[in-house]
Amino acid sequence: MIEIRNIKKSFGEKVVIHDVSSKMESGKTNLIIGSSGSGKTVLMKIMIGLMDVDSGSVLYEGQDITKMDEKQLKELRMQIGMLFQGSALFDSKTVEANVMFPLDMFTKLRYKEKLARVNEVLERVNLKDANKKFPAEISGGMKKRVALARAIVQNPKYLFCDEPNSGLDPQTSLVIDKLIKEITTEYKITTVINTHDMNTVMESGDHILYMYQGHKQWEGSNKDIIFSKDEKLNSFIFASDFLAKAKEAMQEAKNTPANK
Ligand SMILES: Nc1ncnc2c1ncn2[C@@H]1O[C@H](COP(=O)(O)OP(=O)(O)OP(=O)(O)O)[C@@H](O)[C@H]1O
Repeated sequence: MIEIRNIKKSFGEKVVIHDVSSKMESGKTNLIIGSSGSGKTVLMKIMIGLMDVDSGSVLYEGQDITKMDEKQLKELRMQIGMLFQGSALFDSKTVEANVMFPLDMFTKLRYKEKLARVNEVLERVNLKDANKKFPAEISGGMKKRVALARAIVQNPKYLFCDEPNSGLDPQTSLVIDKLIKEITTEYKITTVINTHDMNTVMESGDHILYMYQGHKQWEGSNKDIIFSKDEKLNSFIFASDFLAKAKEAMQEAKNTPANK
């Protein structure tokens, strides 16, 4: 579990995170949502230890990352997988070499052991026959799956995903969402996803933290969203008239005597 407690962060005079606290449990997909500039990326960078806080703490199983020295941070980072926007694969390396990269960098495993682990994770993301392909030869959805395989190749306890669906069509996005959710449950990973994607919110939001202008505005699950009365959340999620009406219809259906 990762717990953030009373996080505050400013840039100069501007406060961008106001006293935010939350708990992100293992085996759950924890989403950070909010409009552009609401503080999602800053919060995620603080959680990974890439940005300092002004005050507050970030506890990984009770251990405060804001108080860790370089050695402790390095050890913790070995347990963190990251999936970046745009996949961030090395164009000059094959799929296999991309996925093996963290093992080359951070372990002393023999080549045979590394290859076995690479094949295991490639199979897990349904990419069995892509080892020798280069990123330019595969689709955007496949690149995301390679990046996901690379993010989990070291068996991380924590997985951070920054806009995992950016640039993907809705159907491919759902495949990626489903895969991340399955892997999270299967390996009991604490997964934190920064997203704008409403499909992800509805499909994968075990726990959702909605940020509004640097404040924690709302917190709950995807199921709670349908019945939330928070106006800011509603106008963010159900931004179009169509979705707002769909929400009203769902609430009415729930309230009819037959469904109560
Ligand atoms: N290094 C920085 N220096 C100064 N201001 C910053 C810095 N990084 C972020 N900010 C400010 O902090 C606020 C929150 O930014 P953040 O990037 O967290 O937003 P976001 O919710 O991730 O937005 P988006 O969805 O567009 O990525 C913004 O007002 C941004 O301008």
